[in-house]
Amino acid sequence: MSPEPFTRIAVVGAGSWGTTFAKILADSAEASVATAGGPSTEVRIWGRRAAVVEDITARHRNDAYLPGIALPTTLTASTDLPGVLHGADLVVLAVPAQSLRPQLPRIRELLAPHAVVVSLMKGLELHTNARMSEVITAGLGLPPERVAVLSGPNLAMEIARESPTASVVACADEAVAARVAAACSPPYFRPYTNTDVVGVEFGGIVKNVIALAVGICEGRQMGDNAKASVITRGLAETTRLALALGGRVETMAGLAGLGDLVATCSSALSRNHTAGRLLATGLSAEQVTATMRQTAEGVKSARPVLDLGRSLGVRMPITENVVAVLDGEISVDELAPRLLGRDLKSEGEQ
Ligand SMILES: NC(=O)c1ccc[n+]([C@@H]2O[C@H](COP(=O)([O-])OP(=O)(O)OC[C@H]3O[C@@H](n4cnc5c(N)ncnc54)[C@H](O)[C@@H]3O)[C@@H](O)[C@H]2O)c1
Ligand SMILES: O=P(O)(O)OC[C@H](O)CO
Repeated sequence: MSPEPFTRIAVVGAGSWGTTFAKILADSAEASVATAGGPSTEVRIWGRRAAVVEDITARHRNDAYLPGIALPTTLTASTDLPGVLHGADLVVLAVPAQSLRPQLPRIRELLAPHAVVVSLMKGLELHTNARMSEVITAGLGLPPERVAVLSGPNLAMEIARESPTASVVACADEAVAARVAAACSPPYFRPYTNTDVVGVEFGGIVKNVIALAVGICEGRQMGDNAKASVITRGLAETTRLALALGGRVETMAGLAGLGDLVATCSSALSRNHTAGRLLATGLSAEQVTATMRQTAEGVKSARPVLDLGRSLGVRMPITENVVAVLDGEISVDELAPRLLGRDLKSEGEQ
């Protein structure tokens, strides 16, 4: 039996991923009505900026974030949060990770009683070291079975162009993950399900930090061997952290682990990779953030990732040295000598 479809979906965040994911949901709804009939699903976006929501609703575009992309004509957007959340049985959150917590009390007041909430965010909260699903369950007072996360090799612009892509929906309740996956499966996007929420979230969080290091390698022209070495050893430290927190090794070898790491570290579309290349020019972390118009989560998540690893006794040398660059303690040219100059050890050593 197919999962019960959602009837009203609210996407909070009109940036590049929120808008692209709203397109996925609207295209998926249209495809399922065309093949199976039944009631159509309404997809609405909440955005902060009047010009962006007007562009989405009136012109079916979001040229501020997705230039040149035609959005589904059924998609609407508004700055009115109560209107967007009213009656929504699926609420998707796609704002920068560090801005999420203060927005939750208002969302909690407006949330429909049985709504499922999905996080698209790939960041770890500063000071609390909390994953986004933890911030959501606490802030909205929901059990983990009502909160899912979606993560994978998902560069928004490629998906907005309908390039074929796979992803993972994780939830403690596999039936909820399957219900969410069914809602986001247009012909160009294939979500798998998983119950390893910890592994799926940490894959998405730490790959952003590793992409900063790879961007630095690229910017300083260290060569392809250097980038492959950082990606591979980056996966090793991501896996150590995820396992220490209860994640599963198969998840780290899957789309939300290896898959996302490869996509982010190899693509010029990645904002974290771009931020690394900007750091390589000698800009400070603050200057990089000021230069970029979109969110590069790794810049703020690197410190909490390192703190969390240290609190668990997990060694994360790439993260540690990226934090040292971001904090201005070392120059980008000290990154490689510091990583290569450590004591030799067995590759499989934890
Ligand atoms: N863009 C991608 O390819 C992609 C893919 C997968 C996951 N993600 C993740 O999705 C999340 C959102 O990323 P994005 O790419 O949509 O970011 P973005 O920078 O493109 O857009 C962020 C959106 O949040 C809004 N926003 C910013 N600060 C806010 C605040 N304080 N309060 C409320 N709204 C605020 C912005 O106006 C914008 O609409 C991030 O965690 C990112 O890692 C992004
Ligand atoms: O542009 P980035 O670096 O935030 O990466 C986007 C997605 O997370 C890639 O899966």
